[in-house]
Amino acid sequence: MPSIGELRRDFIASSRDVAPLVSLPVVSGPDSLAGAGASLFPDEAVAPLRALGPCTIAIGAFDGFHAGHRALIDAAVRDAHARGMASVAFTFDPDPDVVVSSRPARRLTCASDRHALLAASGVDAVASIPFTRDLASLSFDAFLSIMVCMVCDVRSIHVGSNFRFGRGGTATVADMDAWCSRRGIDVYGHDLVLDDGEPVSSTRIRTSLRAGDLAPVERELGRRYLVRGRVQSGRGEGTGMGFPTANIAVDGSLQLPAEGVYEGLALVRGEVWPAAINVGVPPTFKDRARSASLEANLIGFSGDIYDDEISLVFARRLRGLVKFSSVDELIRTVLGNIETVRADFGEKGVPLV
Ligand SMILES: Cc1cc2nc3c(=O)[nH]c(=O)nc-3n(C[C@H](O)[C@H](O)[C@H](O)COP(=O)(O)O)c2cc1C
Ligand SMILES: Nc1ncnc2c1ncn2[C@@H]1O[C@H](COP(=O)(O)OP(=O)(O)OP(=O)(O)O)[C@@H](O)[C@H]1O
Repeated sequence: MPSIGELRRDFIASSRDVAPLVSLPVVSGPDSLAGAGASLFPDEAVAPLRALGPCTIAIGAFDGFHAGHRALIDAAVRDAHARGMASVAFTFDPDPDVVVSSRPARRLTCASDRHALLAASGVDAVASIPFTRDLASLSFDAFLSIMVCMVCDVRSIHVGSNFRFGRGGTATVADMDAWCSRRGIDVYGHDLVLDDGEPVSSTRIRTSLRAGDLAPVERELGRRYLVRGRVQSGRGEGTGMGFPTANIAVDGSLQLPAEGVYEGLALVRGEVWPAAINVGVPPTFKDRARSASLEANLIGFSGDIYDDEISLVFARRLRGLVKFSSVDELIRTVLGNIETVRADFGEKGVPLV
């Protein structure tokens, strides 16, 4: 098991020393989207991107910013350097899946983490394109003309070979290439990065998380999985049992790992603490409605953190959730789990940086 010092690198931190995020405003109405020409977005909104001059772009939802996404961005940055141009990551907000799907998947990263990861990836700017039903309903050529003509001066485009776009998600990289080559824009549809013989994808990482299988998640993300939330009050019984827990409310759109008990770290108030984490409503207690479905015992920590923001990094799954036949048995088992975490990570907090 790596040390607490090594693991703290897995907390995604925003830094000032990275590429700027340029969020474009929503433009509604398919007609105005399809027909507005180069003036679709107000000048002041696109000015920071236009100021970059000719550029190379990579396009995607980038949920999780996994190894495939990273390889794609690296290729775009290398291409930009070779051309003496700037590179820009084009991403969408909200994630297109949230707009087009009747049952959107849970997200691996909140928007601000996704932006922070892209901004630190080596590109010169991150463009956030508002994704609406109107944008989704555009023909592929109308969609492409927005991407390449109305945001910045695009000279080459990098996507994965599986990239689909335009109304119904039916246009392919070959369609993109045909449209772009007539305009002197190069298109690169990259082979997908594989793990264990299968393409790395946000969908696959979600499936591993739901199975509590952290090893492929860590390999495919290139970091350990992180969830952010806010500390809220619970039933207040943990303290009496010898292990106070921070009950954590998370945005319902985020993917949690499978129910179970995990070893990990918690970041709160700028310090990183060893943590024994429980995912799932405790089956031992009847008043489940009042129980949190995510809670963590921060080892060595004391203090009031109600309402504070907290982030958890998941390092290892220790066991599944158990419906204990006695509270004593529950206490013995949970204290044993806490001891395991203490043995691996100690009982002291360390500053994040
Ligand atoms: C590391 C850890 C493991 C846990 N494992 C279980 C478990 O297997 N079964 C269960 O019913 N509750 C489990 N719990 C939840 C406890 O029952 C819960 O923390 C306690 O009831 C206090 O809840 P409260 O914070 O809502 O007062 C676990 C909690 C922690 C911190
Ligand atoms: N394994 C991969 N290797 C290289 N590029 C990839 C890989 N997976 C996705 N891409 C590309 O990265 C960009 C962003 O991908 P996107 O987030 O849309 O899809 P994804 O990771 O496959 O997620 P999902 O599973 O939700 O489809 C797209 O251009 C996509 O084709």
